[in-house]
Amino acid sequence: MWIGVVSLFPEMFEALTRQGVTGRAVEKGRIDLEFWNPRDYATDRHRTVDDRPYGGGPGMLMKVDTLRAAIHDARSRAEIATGQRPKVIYLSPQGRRLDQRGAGELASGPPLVVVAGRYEGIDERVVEADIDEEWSIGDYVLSGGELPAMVLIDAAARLVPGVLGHQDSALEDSFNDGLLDCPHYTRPEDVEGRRVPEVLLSGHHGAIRRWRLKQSLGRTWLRRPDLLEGRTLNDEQRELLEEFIEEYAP
Ligand SMILES: NC(=O)c1ccc(NCc2ccccc2)nc1
Repeated sequence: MWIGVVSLFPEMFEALTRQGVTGRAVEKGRIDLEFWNPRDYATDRHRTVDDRPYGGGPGMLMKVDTLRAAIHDARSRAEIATGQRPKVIYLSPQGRRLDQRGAGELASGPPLVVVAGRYEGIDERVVEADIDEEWSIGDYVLSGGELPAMVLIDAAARLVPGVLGHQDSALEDSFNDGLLDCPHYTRPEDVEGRRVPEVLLSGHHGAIRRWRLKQSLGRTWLRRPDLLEGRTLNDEQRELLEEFIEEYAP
């Protein structure tokens, strides 16, 4: 998957490009990450990249011409590198809330150009002219769009085929088919008297699958009942959840 990033602080993205799953995916060429810094398009002596807001008020906005030039070059590069027109995304608290389903859509869609804002954001005409979709990672304001951009890129990249070692581990993640994840255990069998559930040591894969599904359903019921609303459970799921509820509040 090809992803272009427009940011004043491209070095922040080394957290993605040099570490872990995403770092390996970049190394293996599963993910191409390229960067454009609006500051490189500044022509004045001070290399200005911010500008004052019309109407006054505190703070600055990203300067229009340097930002647009960077987005334009990233878009052109995407088309040359992939033969596809990219989807240009802007991270802001005003955007569509990112969730696992959205990450899946982004992972299976066209190449992305991700624009990370700084200051108080960007001129609305740049949003209208150059941005295809606005996304948010949550209802809070950060000092810049870089961390949200990295969250979005990581969430999407790990769903790109071949990025995760076990493809199915992405499927078993929390929010896979909309349920929270079950509890996980590894060695030792006993941690301060707390033992691993026997079923997981039994080798009975059917029982293990059902136990994990029951735990996922139960946890979702307990912690995020909203995720169960409007969702029809199949017979097995309904049975397992009823069992869980029975045991939880007999
Ligand atoms: N919740 C998010 O996804 C998010 C995105 C960006 C951001 N900060 C940069 C910015 C501030 C104001 C306007 C536009 C961008 N903070 C949070």
